[in-house]
Amino acid sequence: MSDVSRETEALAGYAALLRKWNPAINLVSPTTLDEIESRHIADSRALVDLAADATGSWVDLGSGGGFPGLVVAICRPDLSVSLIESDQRKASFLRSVIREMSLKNATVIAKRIEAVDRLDAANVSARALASLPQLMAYVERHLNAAGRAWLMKGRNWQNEVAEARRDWSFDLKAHPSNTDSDAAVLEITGITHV
Ligand SMILES: C[S@@+](CC[C@H](N)C(=O)[O-])C[C@H]1O[C@@H](n2cnc3c(N)ncnc32)[C@H](O)[C@@H]1O
Repeated sequence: MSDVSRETEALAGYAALLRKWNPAINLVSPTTLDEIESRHIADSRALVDLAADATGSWVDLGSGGGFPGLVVAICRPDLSVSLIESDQRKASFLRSVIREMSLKNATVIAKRIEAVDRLDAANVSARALASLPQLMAYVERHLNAAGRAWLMKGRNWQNEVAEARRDWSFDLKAHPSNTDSDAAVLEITGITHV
């Protein structure tokens, strides 16, 4: 099987598991259930393309139902992906997807981000988790000094960047979203507390 068809099949299998479990666990908002492929997976897949040259370890903060962390794990079997999710039912869901899909490169850490020992990761991602000033503290805890953060942000991202700069110094590349003209992936490096 080619890499492309393996990936397509795996993403379809993941979407089916989300639809099966969503009524019980509320992994994505029920109003966006029809948009699993066109929004949740597409946004996460776009991040995979942006981060094409990423290597080594990847930590996804507040993974919920697995966006973007499980999509990264599916599309990049060469990366070692850790999913931090403190809600035990969501963490169980993530573990069962990993088991059912035999994802050898993914593990779940079912704890609060701030209670997990520093992971020293090469890459850290987050989507729909917290405002940027709060996220910077989470990211700084788990990203290594040369690492890159990939933060998926909605329409208020410019204001959040201005607010975060009051407490943090960092380099930023903003990648506008293809699916939502107000959204962007913020690629952040060189984080230090000012
Ligand atoms: C709004 S959901 C977003 C989930 C996913 N990233 C997405 O885009 O669909 C935020 C998730 O982060 C988790 N979370 C929030 N604060 C956390 C913390 N301090 N440590 C670990 N997980 C946290 C919540 O349990 C929830 O599942």
